[in-house]
Amino acid sequence: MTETQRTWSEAESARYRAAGHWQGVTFGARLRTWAAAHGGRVALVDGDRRWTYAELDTEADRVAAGLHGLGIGRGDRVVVQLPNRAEFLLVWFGLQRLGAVPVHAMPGHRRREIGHLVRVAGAVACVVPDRHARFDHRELMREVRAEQGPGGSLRHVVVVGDPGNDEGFVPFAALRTPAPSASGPVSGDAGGADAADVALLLLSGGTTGLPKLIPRTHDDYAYNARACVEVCALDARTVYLAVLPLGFNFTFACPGVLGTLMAGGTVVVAPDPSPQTGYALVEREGVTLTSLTPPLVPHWTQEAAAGGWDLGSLSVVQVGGARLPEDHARTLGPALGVTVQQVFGMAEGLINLTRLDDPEDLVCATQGRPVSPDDEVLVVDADGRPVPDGTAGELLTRGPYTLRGYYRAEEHNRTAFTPDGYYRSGDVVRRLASGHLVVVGRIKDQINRGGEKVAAVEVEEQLLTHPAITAAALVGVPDERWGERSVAFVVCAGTAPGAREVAAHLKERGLAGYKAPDEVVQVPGLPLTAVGKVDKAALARGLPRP
Ligand SMILES: O=C(O)c1cccc(O)c1O
Repeated sequence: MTETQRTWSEAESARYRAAGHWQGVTFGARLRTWAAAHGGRVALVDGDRRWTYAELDTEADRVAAGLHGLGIGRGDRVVVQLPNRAEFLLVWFGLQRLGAVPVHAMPGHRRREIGHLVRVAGAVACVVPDRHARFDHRELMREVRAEQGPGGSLRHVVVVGDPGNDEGFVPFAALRTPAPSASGPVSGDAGGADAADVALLLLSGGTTGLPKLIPRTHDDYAYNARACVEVCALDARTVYLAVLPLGFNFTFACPGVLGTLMAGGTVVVAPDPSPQTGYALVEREGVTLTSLTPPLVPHWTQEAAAGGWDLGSLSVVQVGGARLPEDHARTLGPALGVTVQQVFGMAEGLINLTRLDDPEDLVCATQGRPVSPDDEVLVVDADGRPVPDGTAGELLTRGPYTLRGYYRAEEHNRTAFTPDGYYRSGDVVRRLASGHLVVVGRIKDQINRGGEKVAAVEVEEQLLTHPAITAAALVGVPDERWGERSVAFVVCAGTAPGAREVAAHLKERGLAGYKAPDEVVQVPGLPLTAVGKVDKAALARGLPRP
């Protein structure tokens, strides 16, 4: 199969270099520079284990030497499915040192997703934990390996922890050769990779089907992180707590892990997303910044309000991944004594942040504005024509860190981009005169009820104003009469209100009658996807079939 990766034109590349956005430095070389600049500072904390920048650099060399011994080198794709432990970063930088390309799988992915990633990426190896969250990843890898067969690309499975008695699995501990020679087998700091090469493959957060692979170059991804570092004013005093999965772009580079390391700060990994675990780490490590998804916000707010924690070091909490209800935004800051920052981004590129000095109304009611002056944003109607500010339309974007084509997806690429290179995000937004965006919904997260379009988020926000409802998700399900009917899945402390009562409540709130859910189903909790978004597909699947 010969296929060329769609990318930026020569002229655009020259422009982004001239602007200083693209600096021509690989991640392997960056780690070397960081170690030289602040070698003795703590880069990474996982439980009782800590690595200085110098130690992280040495560790990357060791892991690289071990991976090189397996035959892994420049350009090879390696699926990394690791939980929030230091090994994620040791493996990541080991791969960067070889010019190899990590594929960011999520801890919750199973046979269907991992098999798909290995096939599409043509991955030569997978790196997995032994067990995580009561699941045996070695078992998963046996299934994936069997399914790929001898003709597949997969040659190695590296297991962090106990590889079990499968002779084919390589224990991570054995990869770490004790003392790689300085002149080692690996050429340069990045295995000969160029900064314009693909450095990693992220996954699309698409709401349907299997994830697409998003190629991110060293140049563009470093700029993604650096632009966020500037907006968030990170420096060497920054202590970032990684609560959400490390493989998630938000956690990794917005500014997250990479931004913190660029600034000379410290990354602390949280083994689980509970506020108890998080607050204990805030106290112990003096965490200054963290990021959450909206479903975590009420828990973190309640736990802080309950008192007993010293959160004095914490200064900014970012919330992104899905739309944050406005009243949750308003209560979070005071409860924790922090500045709230809304984050609306995409693994495909464009990142929007509210600014730390934005007035409260912008912070609470918008999802921020682009981080780069060279991010180009269009808001268009169904015919692709720009709409005036304040009017909802689809967000199209291109710029110095937004992809021009998914990896090995030529068919999809023909429709996912405009002829002049804008990525069609599928997100429906309103842009304010200030440039801030308000997310109204997803084109696909719309329920088309007999021609009347219902934006799920809009109804969900209103459902939350009902005193009995603490969480809600509106899902479209196939219906003979309407094409689609809407089902509200609600979480309530007591008994859920019926559909009639909900309709009356929404009417009272001023919503059009057709937006009232056709059905209300009480659930104990909303299921989440690997990155912490409400899993609407799972909810819809859970309904009894007609
Ligand atoms: O979904 C998001 O809002 C988001 C935010 C930051 C980074 C991402 O990749 C995202 O998908």
